[in-house]
Formats: sequence, C-alpha cells, structure tokens
Amino acid sequence: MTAAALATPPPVIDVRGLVKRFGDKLVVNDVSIRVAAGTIYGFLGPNGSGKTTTIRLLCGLLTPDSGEGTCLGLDIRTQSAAIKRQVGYMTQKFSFWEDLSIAENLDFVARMYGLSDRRRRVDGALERLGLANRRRQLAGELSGGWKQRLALAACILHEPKLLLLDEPTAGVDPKARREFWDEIHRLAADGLTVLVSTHYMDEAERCHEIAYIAYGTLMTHGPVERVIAESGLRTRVVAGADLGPVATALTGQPGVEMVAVFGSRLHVSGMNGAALDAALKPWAGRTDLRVTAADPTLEDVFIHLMNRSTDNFQ
Ligand SMILES: Nc1ncnc2c1ncn2[C@@H]1O[C@H](COP(=O)(O)OP(=O)(O)OP(=O)(O)O)[C@@H](O)[C@H]1O
Repeated sequence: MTAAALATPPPVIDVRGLVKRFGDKLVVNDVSIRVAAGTIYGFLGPNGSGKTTTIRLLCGLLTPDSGEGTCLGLDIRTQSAAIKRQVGYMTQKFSFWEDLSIAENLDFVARMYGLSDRRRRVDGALERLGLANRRRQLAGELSGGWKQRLALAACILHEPKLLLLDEPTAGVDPKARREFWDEIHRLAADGLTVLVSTHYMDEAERCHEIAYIAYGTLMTHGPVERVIAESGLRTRVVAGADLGPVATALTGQPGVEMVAVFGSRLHVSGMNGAALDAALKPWAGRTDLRVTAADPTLEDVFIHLMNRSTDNFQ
C-alpha cells in the first residue's frame, strides 16, 4: 500500500448509480455519492424529492432497484444487516414515554435493543449530549430542543459510526437548533459521519458538504461555497425603500430569473450578468436606490435549481 493510500481513509459511503422506484414512480434517479468519515453531509430539496429515500438507500435500509456500493466498507445490497447495526437513525417522528425520566427512557431504549452494559451506555449518552443534570426530568416536560437532544441520545446509545437525521429540528426554535447543531459538530469531531436532511438554509450552511436533490435527481453536491460558485448564478442586490414596485417591474424581464425582497434589499438573479445589468439599468441611476453585485446566497441557488428541475412526478 502506498503512503498516499494510507493517508486517505476509504469513504464511509461510496455508491454509484442508485435507482429506486415505488410502483411506476421514479423516486431516486441514478445517484452517485461519496462521503468521507467525520463529514456532516446535508440533503436538501423540495418536499417529496427523494431525500429520505436516498439516505435510506445509502446505508442499506432500502435496497436499490439498480446501482451498487458500500457503506462503512460493507455492501449495501448484501450486508445491510451488518450496516444497520452501526447506524443510528433519528426519524421525523420519534416518541418517548412522557411519564418516564430522560434516563429511564434511554434505559428503556437500551433494553429494547438488547444492549449490554446499559448503565455505562446511558451515562455516556447523557454526558455526551449535556443531559446528565437533567437525567431525572420527565420526558413529557421537556421543551422541543431538549426532546430533540433526547432523541439524539437514544440514537447513539449503541455507539454507531453513522448517524442519519431526518429533518431533526423541524419546528424547533433557532437557539435550540443552533445548540443541537453544536452537538452534531461535536459528534462529527469524534469521528461520527452524519447524513442529515433539512429544509433550513442555516443548517445547510453548517454542513461540511451538501447535496441538492430535486425530484429524484442529484442536481449538485459539494461544499457550500463550491455549490454556490459552480451554480453559475449571478446576483445583484438593490438596496433602498419601497422595493415592491421595483420587484414588480423587474419580474419577467429578459435575463431576470428570480426577484425576491428581503426587507430593504432586493435580490435579482439570473445566469447572465450583462443581461441582469441591462434589466437593472433604469434603476441604477436612482439616488434613492443602490445597486451592487453580490454572491448569490445558498437559497438563491436552490430556488434556481428547483426552477430548472423537471418534475418527474407529474
Ligand atoms: N415506501 C414507499 N412507498 C411508496 N412511495 C413512497 C415510499 N416512500 C416514499 N415514497 C414516495 O417517494 C417520494 C419521495 O419520498 P421521500 O420521503 O424520499 O422524499 P423527501 O425528499 O424526503 O420528502 P420530505 O422533504 O417531504 O420529507 C414521495 O413521493 C413519497 O410519497
């Protein structure tokens, strides 16, 4: 083995050409992905676009109709049972015994999965997720953010190598979301690989890499900055008051693909910078407005990709 091969550990996930249909509906269309160990990998895309299905295929929880690959060095088609033992899965709908404490809930989960050494595992999970001093609190009394953390603790009891988080913070307030993500980063720093689906842009920006899936097709993937740069999208920002009429006038102009008001700023995007500048010319000389070139945001890029994707389901 060469020194270079030793330096680069094999990817945790390495799959090619995954296809999945439900009936005659093509839900995952030729998806290939590699994920390195310790990566937080985010999956974004419109509702029903196949994010959850893709994540489940990647770790053998579902068998693809075609395609192949490995997860944790094991074959996703033939070794799914062995993969599952090393995966922690936090689904959108997790539930607890509301009248049991945090520690009792975790102990219950550990018993249910027949885990040995329950005390050590429960204490370890409580410690790792900052729940130790709440161990006697009833699960039913927890706020949304702490419930989320308890769900995460339950997922890591069996000390998995890979975590699947399906929209883990839906409906949780921004502060709790941020803290939850701090925890995810700590787990990743310990070597856990995390696949997470989300609709939140701030969460996407906290992933090491992201994949945008629209109607089963992987439209783009990579680190956030690269996804933005490779989109080819150009954006101009118009700053000023009373931007409604400006937005209306710009909508549908040649070269203008998207117009969106954010408070006192208007984002105008398209693929051709010169065409954007031509459309903005009537406004560029106004003293009450300021037009500047800016990098598109991740949200601009996603909406652009969504507009471009064809809806295979229609
Ligand atoms: N077991 C199944 N049987 C039949 N259809 C399914 C099954 N699982 C998912 N689907 C369909 O496949 C499509 C993709 O679903 P999936 O849950 O992967 O999308 P998603 O991107 O995760 O959606 P959301 O953002 O709404 O969670 C949807 O149209 C869904 O109804």
